[in-house]
Amino acid sequence: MSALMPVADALAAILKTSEVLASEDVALRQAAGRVLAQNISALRTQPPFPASAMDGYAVRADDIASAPANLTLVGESAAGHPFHGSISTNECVRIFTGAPVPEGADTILIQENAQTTGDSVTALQAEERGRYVRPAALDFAEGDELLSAGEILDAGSLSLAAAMNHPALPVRRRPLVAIIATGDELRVPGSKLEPGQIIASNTFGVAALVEKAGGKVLDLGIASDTMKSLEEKFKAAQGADIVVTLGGASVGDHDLVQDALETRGVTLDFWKLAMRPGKPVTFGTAPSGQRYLGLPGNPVSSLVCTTIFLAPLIKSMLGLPAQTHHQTARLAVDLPQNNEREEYARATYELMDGDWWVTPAASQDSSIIRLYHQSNCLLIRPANAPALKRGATCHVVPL
Ligand SMILES: Nc1nc2c(c(=O)[nH]1)N[C@H]1C(S)=C(S)[C@@H](COP(=O)(O)OP(=O)(O)OC[C@H]3O[C@@H](n4cnc5c(N)ncnc54)[C@H](O)[C@@H]3O)O[C@H]1N2
Ligand code: MOO
Repeated sequence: MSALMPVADALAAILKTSEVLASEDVALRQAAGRVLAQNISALRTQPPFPASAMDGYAVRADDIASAPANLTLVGESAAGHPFHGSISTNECVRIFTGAPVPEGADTILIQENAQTTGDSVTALQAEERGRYVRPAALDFAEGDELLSAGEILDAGSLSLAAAMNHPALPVRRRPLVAIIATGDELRVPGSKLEPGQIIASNTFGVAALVEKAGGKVLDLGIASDTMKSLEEKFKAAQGADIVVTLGGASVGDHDLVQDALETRGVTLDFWKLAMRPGKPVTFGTAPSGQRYLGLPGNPVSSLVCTTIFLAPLIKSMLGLPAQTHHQTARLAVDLPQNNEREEYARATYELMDGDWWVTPAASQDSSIIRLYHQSNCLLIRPANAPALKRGATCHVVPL
């Protein structure tokens, strides 16, 4: 029997095929969660003028230094309606938050500290020069490079891009991932099932993980176990960057995926991985560059393999770091020695007395989707790891 391939070697072979995708311009409202493809500079200065931070009066600090002081009201400056002109000694302008501070003024007297009768304003207290004036370019100046290629666009970056006067941004094209469930026994959720049939559930979890990693899903439904059906699905998947098949990855008599792909000129590497769950995985590249990833049909295996292999491939095609995020936790139970398969055990970790403690689920059968749902991490056990006692430190992948 040939040796099982280490998980790291399979991941390296998959990542070798990843090249960063081209960029496309998208409108800001469509850009949340996308990966910025270029550094972005401000097209304007913000604020573009010294602006008032409060409602009150634009004054000269010297004029109110020995308050109370009497000033003459000579006009008004509101946001969008500036005062055209400048103020002289012992003059002031009514001003509102966000409005330009008129020339000659250097300070805002808030209205709580003023008394007004007609055109006469009495300053009730002195103010430090510059009080409540936001200088021009307090936020940023035209030409400042404030967004960096590789950023995932979020609330802060999108508001900033808008303020910098960009209506759209160049972002990495999202890898298109076609998902094909395979198997005569499969029906869509909501079906009335005949004997021997089950629901094709894997597509939904895999699709959610693909989108979370930054990919775009093309759900091609269910292929039956015939060459004709598989070939039709592969044809429909032609525009995808990655084609994922679910099930039929093993060596059973009804596993036709390999034959169907060979007719498309894809040379598939069939791996038996040193991984639990996720022993049978296939991967290959067509002459067109299209990648094929065959994931095991067992529900938990398909989700774990998506997390460990497919999500990193998508991220690296977006120009993002491919590493799966790990963190450490302490074992809440004793564990026996592991065998030659690196294990990704469904587990629960929680913070207790300042430490994260992890407890594996009672069963690790890769068909039990209920226990995957109840877990919040995968506990990693390296191949041939020694037995561990409660309290030992180990690595988990948060889910
Ligand atoms: N003789 C051997 N048999 C098996 C081996 C082996 O090494 N030698 N490996 C086992 C392991 S490990 C796994 S994992 C499975 C994977 O097999 P396949 O990828 O070929 O998957 P299927 O046989 O098509 O399905 C397995 C199981 O999952 C159900 N399934 C399939 N697709 C879906 C779907 N989209 N949604 C929900 N459930 C699905 C299917 O009905 C089966 O029950 O092979 C072992 N056998
Ligand atoms: O590896 Mo299979 O994915 O153990 O059930």
